[in-house]
Amino acid sequence: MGYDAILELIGSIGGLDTVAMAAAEEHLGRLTKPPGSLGKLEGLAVKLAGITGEALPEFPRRTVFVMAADHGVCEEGVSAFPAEVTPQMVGNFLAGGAAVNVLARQAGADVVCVDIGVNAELLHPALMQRKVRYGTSNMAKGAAMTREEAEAAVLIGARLVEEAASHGVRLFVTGEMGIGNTTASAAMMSALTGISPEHSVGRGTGIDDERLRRKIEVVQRALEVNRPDPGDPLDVLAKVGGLEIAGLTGVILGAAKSRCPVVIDGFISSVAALAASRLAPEAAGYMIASHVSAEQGHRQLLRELKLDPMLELGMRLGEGTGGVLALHLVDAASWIMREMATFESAGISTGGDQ
Ligand SMILES: O=C(O)c1ccc[n+]([C@@H]2O[C@H](COP(=O)([O-])O)[C@@H](O)[C@H]2O)c1
Ligand SMILES: Cc1cc2nc[nH]c2cc1C
Repeated sequence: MGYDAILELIGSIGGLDTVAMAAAEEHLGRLTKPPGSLGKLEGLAVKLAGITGEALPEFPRRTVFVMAADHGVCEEGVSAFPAEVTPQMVGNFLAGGAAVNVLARQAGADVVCVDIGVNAELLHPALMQRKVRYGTSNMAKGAAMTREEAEAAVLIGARLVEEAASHGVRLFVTGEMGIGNTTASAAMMSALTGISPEHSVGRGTGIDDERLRRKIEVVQRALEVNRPDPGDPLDVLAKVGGLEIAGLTGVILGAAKSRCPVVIDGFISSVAALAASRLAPEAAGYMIASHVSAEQGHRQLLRELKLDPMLELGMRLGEGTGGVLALHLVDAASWIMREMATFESAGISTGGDQ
């Protein structure tokens, strides 16, 4: 059953490889630079070693999974855009014209678009058809989906990553598309952390003050109506989450199981990361925070995850755009480790206290 498979998935996630991390630290100490002078790139290099078990890993193949789904809560007027934009944007991803396609091409990443719960019949040879249902129900009136549906979505995400990893993809990025999903994400953040909706709810695609007030009320109502159990991430995903959020929780768990780094995009992806880390605390070690988005709540969410974002560009698009941009920095860390000269190889004197 779904839950047994999720327990197995969680149980298969191990800790970081401390031997590889020590080897990476030692290698960094030999490179032609003052100790620590490459700042966060050095921490990233050590983390990549711990994740992969290799002191000098490289990532020739990388994939961004763009999970798309719809949200019944849109009928409450919580987004600046109509729900039909979700399937329309799926068409744009498949045609290669969305921002994530452009930035992924630049970073050498494949974009895999997954219909995990879009409220439309979608047919395209390149679309991964994994629809669990045609969008969620309105969480302001009852559960967004059943626990079984949430479990199914988590397992779909995990299986997609495991399959890709078995074909040589060793670096993953989370991406999503779903009009209304910042409402579901804020509700999940409040449910999992106890942070009030005033602080978890933001403007999403760009709502005005009046809609923002309504959105906060909708999240409060969803939490009152559903009473999700903060100690049970699958209950939170099912009652106030979304199919793409559950799918990304699975992507993250699948990457951790496969000992691959997973670059976390914006607010929605970070909520999926929080659910993943609550299900499997060791999964947190496999996450790389790409950027802090402009969505209210994201910074606090990253703090909760104990993740230090690499970029702050005022972006709030989602799709995986911040994630694929950060691939350039993952590459920077990996190239530094593999290509820089050492003091010994370059014949350069080390510092006085060495
Ligand atoms: O990634 C983010 O931080 C982010 C912040 C705001 C909006 N989004 C994107 O905008 C959509 C959700 O916004 P909304 O207003 O419909 O809830 C969804 O498709 C997300 O990909 C994404
Ligand atoms: C156009 C558009 C593109 C998006 N990409 C992710 N969320 C989105 C929301 C809108 C409205």
